[in-house]
Amino acid sequence: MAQSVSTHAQLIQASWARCREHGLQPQQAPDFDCLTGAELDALLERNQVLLRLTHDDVLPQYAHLLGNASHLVMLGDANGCLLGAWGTRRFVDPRQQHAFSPGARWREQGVGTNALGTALVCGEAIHVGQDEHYLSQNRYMASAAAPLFDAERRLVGVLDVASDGYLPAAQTLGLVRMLSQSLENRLILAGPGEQHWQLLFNTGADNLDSPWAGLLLFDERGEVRAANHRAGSLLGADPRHLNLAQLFQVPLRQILEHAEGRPFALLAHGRQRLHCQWQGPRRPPTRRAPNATDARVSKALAQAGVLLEKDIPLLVQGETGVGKEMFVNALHQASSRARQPLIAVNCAAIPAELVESELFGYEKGAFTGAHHKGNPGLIRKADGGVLFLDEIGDMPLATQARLLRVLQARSIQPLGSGEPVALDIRVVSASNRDLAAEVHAGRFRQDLYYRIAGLTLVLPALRERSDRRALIEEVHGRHREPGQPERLADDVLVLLERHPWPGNLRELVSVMQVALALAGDQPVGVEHLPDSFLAEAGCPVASATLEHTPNDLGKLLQRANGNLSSVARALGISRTTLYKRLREQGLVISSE
Ligand SMILES: Nc1ncnc2c1ncn2[C@@H]1O[C@H](COP(=O)(O)OP(=O)(O)OP(=O)(O)O)[C@@H](O)[C@H]1O
Repeated sequence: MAQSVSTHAQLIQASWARCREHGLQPQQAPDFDCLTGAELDALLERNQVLLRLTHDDVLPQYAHLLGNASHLVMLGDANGCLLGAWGTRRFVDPRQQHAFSPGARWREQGVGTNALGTALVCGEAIHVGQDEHYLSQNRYMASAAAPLFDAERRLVGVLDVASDGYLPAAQTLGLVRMLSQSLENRLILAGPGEQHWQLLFNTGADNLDSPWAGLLLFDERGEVRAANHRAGSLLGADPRHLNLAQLFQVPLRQILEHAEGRPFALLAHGRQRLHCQWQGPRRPPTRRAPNATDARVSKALAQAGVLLEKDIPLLVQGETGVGKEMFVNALHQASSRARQPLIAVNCAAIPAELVESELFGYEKGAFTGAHHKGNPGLIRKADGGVLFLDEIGDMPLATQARLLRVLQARSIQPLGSGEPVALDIRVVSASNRDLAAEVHAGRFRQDLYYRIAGLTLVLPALRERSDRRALIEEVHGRHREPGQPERLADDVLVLLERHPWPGNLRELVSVMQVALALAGDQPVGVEHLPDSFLAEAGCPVASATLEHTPNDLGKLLQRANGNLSSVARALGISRTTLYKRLREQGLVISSE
């Protein structure tokens, strides 16, 4: 797939000519014209989707190809501004370390001929070898880059693979083309792809899962709403706005009669045989804000989002299991720091003797037993991102004093070090205790309380939420297996809706998991709800689960990896009772 020699040479020559027009001299240092912090924050926010798809979906898929080599994968926006870089910087010239950090601009005007900037100008993939760089200071590296287009065929960015030049040009170019095609497919699917049917097609049935397969998204009438480049090349023309019936000369119904996800053959324009496979619309992603259809929750999320950006500390309060942690995750995901770390510290779970070193870190050799490399500590790991202090009401008083100093000074001094380290963190805390009352009782420092509670948000209990029904349906949808019925029976919904849910969403999740496991491929019925739930609900169907068949109990046990205690807990019965039932039903348990 390497470019033909003449075309490649022409592209490089044209780029050098542009460099001369820009007034660049080969001996001058490149100017990466880095963005300011605020400009970079805004840029990363605008390009969140591109970054997420690259990092979460595309790179892991090719980890086996990218793994051992000494190179960097770089993602730039449509103006050549670096959004992210992944891999090793070992080959990078020490004078250019800053050029591989987000915010550096790789435009030809400042950097001369370079794969990232030049691919954007040419609008096509290109490899730039070491000596093909216009500025001599860049001649230690070799890179290939490919521009990225979205579903509307608009230029949205550029992907680049840079190394010290030991990789053959054709290989780097092939790799970057594959990564960019894969990213373009993801961009198409992340846009209208959620609601539309997909048709994948290729010349062979065994390469339908390759990024080089043609991809079409079509609506319920068969009209093509989006397509990747490859679809156009395979079909010989841009298929967008055409109808599948026109393209393949068969009615849509006939295409959909083939089993979903299974290859079948079609003739494009009645001539060319293609192997195809269709897929129905995908379910909306579960990574979304905790159901904000309850007015109080959506207001809390909106307010928290605004204040987090303004560096005002937030305290999230609410009964156990109301979803405080999920709320903070959603807040972080929606913030301008989504690409930076969210470091969650469970203040109740760190042993008292370790809390200081775990939180504040230490320099090497700070104390006997200290790890020889030292430890930056959780607070420093949150630098640039969000520090989430969960269960802060359980933090020992001595640690509270030290945390207060860190939050006041916005810097941290690791154990055994004289040097304070500046911090750029947003702080969100959570507790299911009433912290104001804890202050009153002398168990929580008042000064720290004021420092962490710029705004206190109280999440409502599940029984108080107006969107209870939707939440129940969502939890059912999230935990059911693909083959299990999609709808919950009305009598089950009524029971679940009127339950007081003292354990809130956590209790709902656990009840649903048990019910789904017991129901198998049947719709969830009242008889599948755990005894403890039915007893609390004052349900006349007393102890329905007493009649669990060996099959039911067997399935539950299997799901719990044979752990009797967890099955007993889920069913709301003692371990001894469960053991008795298992023996009665002939289920022999050798060990847990
Ligand atoms: N909107 C939601 N939809 C579905 N499940 C949810 C939602 N919010 C929370 N959950 C589930 O409820 C459970 C409890 O959530 P979470 O841990 O966020 O609660 P919490 O308030 O932080 O609890 P605690 O006070 O005990 O720390 C988790 O299993 C989580 O996956």
